[in-house]
Amino acid sequence: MTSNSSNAAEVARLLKPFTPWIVLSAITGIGAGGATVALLRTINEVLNQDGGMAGGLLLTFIALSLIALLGRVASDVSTNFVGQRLVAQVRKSLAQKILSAPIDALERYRTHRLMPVLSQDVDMISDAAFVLSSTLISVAVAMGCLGYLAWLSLPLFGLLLVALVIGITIQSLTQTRAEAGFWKAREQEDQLHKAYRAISEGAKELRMHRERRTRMFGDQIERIVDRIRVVNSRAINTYVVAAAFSSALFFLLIALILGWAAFRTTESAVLSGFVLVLLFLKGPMDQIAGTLPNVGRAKVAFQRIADLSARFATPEPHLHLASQNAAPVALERGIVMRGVRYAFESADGGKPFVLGPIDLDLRCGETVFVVGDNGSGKTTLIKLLLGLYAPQDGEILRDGAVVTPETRDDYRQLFTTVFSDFYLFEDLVGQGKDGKAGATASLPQAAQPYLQRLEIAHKVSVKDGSFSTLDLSTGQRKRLALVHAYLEGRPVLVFDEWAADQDPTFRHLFYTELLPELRAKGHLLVVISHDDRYFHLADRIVTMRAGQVVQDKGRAHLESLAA
Ligand SMILES: Nc1ncnc2c1ncn2[C@@H]1O[C@H](COP(=O)(O)OP(=O)(O)OP(=O)(O)O)[C@@H](O)[C@H]1O
Repeated sequence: MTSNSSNAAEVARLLKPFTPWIVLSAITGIGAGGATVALLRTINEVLNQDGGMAGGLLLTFIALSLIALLGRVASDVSTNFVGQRLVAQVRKSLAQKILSAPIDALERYRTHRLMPVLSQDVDMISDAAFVLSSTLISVAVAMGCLGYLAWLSLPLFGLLLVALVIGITIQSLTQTRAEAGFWKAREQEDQLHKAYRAISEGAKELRMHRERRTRMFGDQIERIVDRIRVVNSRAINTYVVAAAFSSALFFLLIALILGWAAFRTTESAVLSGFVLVLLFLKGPMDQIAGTLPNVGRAKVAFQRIADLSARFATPEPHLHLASQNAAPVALERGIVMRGVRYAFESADGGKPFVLGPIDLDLRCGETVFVVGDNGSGKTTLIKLLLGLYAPQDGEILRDGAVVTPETRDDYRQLFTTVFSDFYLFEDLVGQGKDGKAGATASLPQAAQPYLQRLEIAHKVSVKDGSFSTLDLSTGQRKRLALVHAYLEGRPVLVFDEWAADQDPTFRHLFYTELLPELRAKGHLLVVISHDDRYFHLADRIVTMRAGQVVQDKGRAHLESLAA
């Protein structure tokens, strides 16, 4: 959790670019507040003189009404301008942080915690931004009213001050208590999101298992939802009681002021002015009190956003988010891993998995199978090879040049990967002639032969730079991912158990035709596989065990084995 002072610093940093608008909003808001107070003063004057309102007083009244109206509109518009831009900036900055956060940091921050921050917390800030302008005007009006009352009578203002101190103390105690409740509720909401993911992604499994389904609803969703309901209700009720008490305090104060007049001679203009302004003041005060729950929630939301920002505060350097002319992606000789080591952070004090040190020399035009038991470190090795994890020791060399944090993103552009838990994007992004990434017009024609070759042309086509459908079987979706790989035409292709979901015929086609064709085109192929029937087709087999390369068999040896 981040501290209040660092939150304030973060808010100040976010607001800095909008200083002129904030100043405009403050000046016009104060103008509107001042004009409203002057209107009240005029009304009080008219009430305490004979002849009603006419001539100059009427003109003054109309002028003040116009100032109050225009000031309010200008202040509202500029505060909304700032509020909405602020929310947009928070949204963009969070997306940028996630896009440029190191992959291992993202893997540690679980999705069920990430999504509520991106949606719910940002929405909460947006809601608060909506009511911000009217609240600020209410504050300006209230301050003006208080100034006018102090000018009318200092002793009566003293009485009002005592009531105000009592009211503010009650409200701030309420605020602290309610905020603690909102924190608890927000923590529960992360758990709720996790449960929602489980019931959507595990829908089939839950349908098949009555006891698990009942437990999922009763022990998880129902329990969490009820806890959130109770905590939120308690927090809101605290506000309701505080608001009712403050409202009663107003009338008590009016009674005290009228009572004061019974003992001390008080001018009737002062007395009516006080009562008139106090009754008017109740509106803005109620409005301010009404936004306090929003403020409390927005504070919690902001702290969650600041916490997420802090976790991803160290982006990968030189990670380009703007489209640019990329250098041609080429690999002349190959990639070398030299003494590469990577250890996961230990969870719950357990022994963490350590990969390496690994020495591996991968050459262009080679087909390398990476094999080994489950959990032996094959995927972790691939993530290091791809530059997704930075080696904690050792180095990776591209054509003899060490891959540094500055060159790592360029290095990654050498690869096309189909992970075992791959994400299939609908749109196709090709390389334009200038090397610039973008949806190119020639993609539908380019994709067609591959779709036919992979026997999915009857299901999918390319329209407007996107696949027409992703409603396919798991094996077909993986074939579609392979179309991406073909179209990208990058020098190194990495497949993490690609063939696992394919039927035997297609699996055979993949190992005996598709891979050799890609190899013949000069691609370096790195294939994680458990299909030992096809191991003889590799140039090399790298065997992993407990995070170490325990064997690196070359093609000559494999051919002698096959013979
Ligand atoms: N994000 C992570 N945090 C902590 N430990 C991890 C993480 N990812 C993987 N591991 C651990 O690293 C070890 C190696 O995992 P890896 O996925 O590399 O194995 P694998 O050889 O690809 O296995 P499989 O054949 O089952 O896909 C496992 O013991 C796993 O628990």
